[in-house]
Amino acid sequence: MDVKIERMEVVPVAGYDSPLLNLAGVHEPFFTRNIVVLTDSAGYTGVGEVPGGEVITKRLESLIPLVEGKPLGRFKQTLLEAQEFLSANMAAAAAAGGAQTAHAQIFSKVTNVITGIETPMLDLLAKHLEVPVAALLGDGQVREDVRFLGYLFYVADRNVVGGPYLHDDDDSDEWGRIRRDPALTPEAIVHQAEAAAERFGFHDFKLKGGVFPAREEIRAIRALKERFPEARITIDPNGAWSLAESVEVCRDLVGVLTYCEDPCGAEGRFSGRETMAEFHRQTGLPTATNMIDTDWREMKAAIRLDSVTIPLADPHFWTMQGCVRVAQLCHEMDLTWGVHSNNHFDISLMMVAHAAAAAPGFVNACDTHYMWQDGQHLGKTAPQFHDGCLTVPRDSIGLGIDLDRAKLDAAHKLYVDNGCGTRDDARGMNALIPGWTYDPHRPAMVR
Ligand SMILES: O=C([O-])C(=O)C[C@H](O)[C@@H](O)C(=O)[O-]
Ligand SMILES: [Mg+2]
Repeated sequence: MDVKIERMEVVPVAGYDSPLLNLAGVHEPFFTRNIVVLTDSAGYTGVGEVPGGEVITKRLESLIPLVEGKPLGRFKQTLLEAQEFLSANMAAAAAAGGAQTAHAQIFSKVTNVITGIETPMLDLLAKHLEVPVAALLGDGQVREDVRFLGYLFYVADRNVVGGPYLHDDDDSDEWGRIRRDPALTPEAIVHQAEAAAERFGFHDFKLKGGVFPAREEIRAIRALKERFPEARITIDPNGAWSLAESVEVCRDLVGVLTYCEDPCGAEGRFSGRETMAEFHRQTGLPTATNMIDTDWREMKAAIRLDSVTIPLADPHFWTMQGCVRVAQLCHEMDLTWGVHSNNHFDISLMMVAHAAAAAPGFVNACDTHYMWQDGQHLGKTAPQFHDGCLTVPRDSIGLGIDLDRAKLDAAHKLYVDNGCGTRDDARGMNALIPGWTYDPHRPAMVR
């Protein structure tokens, strides 16, 4: 294939968010992402999306000279060279004395910049071969319909938090009307689930915990199960609970919770993988994580200890090809695959859909924050959920995103005009609880 990558653009962008609560605090009015656009010598464009923040922007930019001019067909070689380049720079940064120099700041943080170039290269290749990206992953595409879950959050009152939160922007249905409003009770969480299910067709739900005391959050879980008895339901307090408390509140929840995500973390002499293994044994509940099983070394330890039933292999930190390798391993080793998410645009949504379309065997409904961002897509058309699923047709081509340059420019302008950068959920919390600081062992609203 005589096609070269001619141009690599890195575009930091922002979109609107609601004041969603979590262990780290409250989401700011804007979430940020980095978009990578590659243009090849045949005139095709490929796109990718990774988390936001200046460090990631700079690391992606550092790869431009390495990526531009490379033959598209040698994309695996290009990925290896990028990996080597980043590793060498990280080693140099560490030798230079940690985070003291600008160079060290750019290269000391481990982020999956590789996914940022891998995805648009896969998109380009898939376009040339006239196949979906899923067909290039793992052993190829194994399903067309990819199931997603409704990711429910407690929502703070934007008038108390303050800041330019979007509101009254969508009167088209109940989800549009409520998604910017406070939701602080089990009843409000159930109402969120009902409204999201009505718009997107979700059958499964996840509640972001780590906000109120564990018992209070379990009340919301029980209310959800009562309202949606067939739903697969999980809760994720991001490791905020102690092992003893996790076991106490979850011990009778087999049949209510389908699995539990990161209930507890490292404690005294015991690692998070050890406490999660104890939780799993004592409650009989399957465990999911995006915190203690995030690379192959952690995976080995988690498997030895039987800490994790469901590794949430987010392509943004496992790479597209890597997260499907995780899915293959799960399939062979009696684990089941799932995905973690952060706030994102439609490009990331399609990345997850294609990875899941190539994940063999049973897969858990994929996490997505997209319901909070629905309407802010960067492609020319909005992704359409049917019955809680996105469809990746076997005869589709590429990632399925026809980039809308005007929308990309507007999202970049939003980023620049609002001085956006790295996520900081602690900032708004001080309006809710003066003097608030992050504590990994205390729910955000418990001080
Ligand atoms: O599963 C998770 O841990 C997440 O979804 C992480 C996110 O950062 C979530 O906590 C959030 O958006 O606040
Ligand atoms: Mg999680």
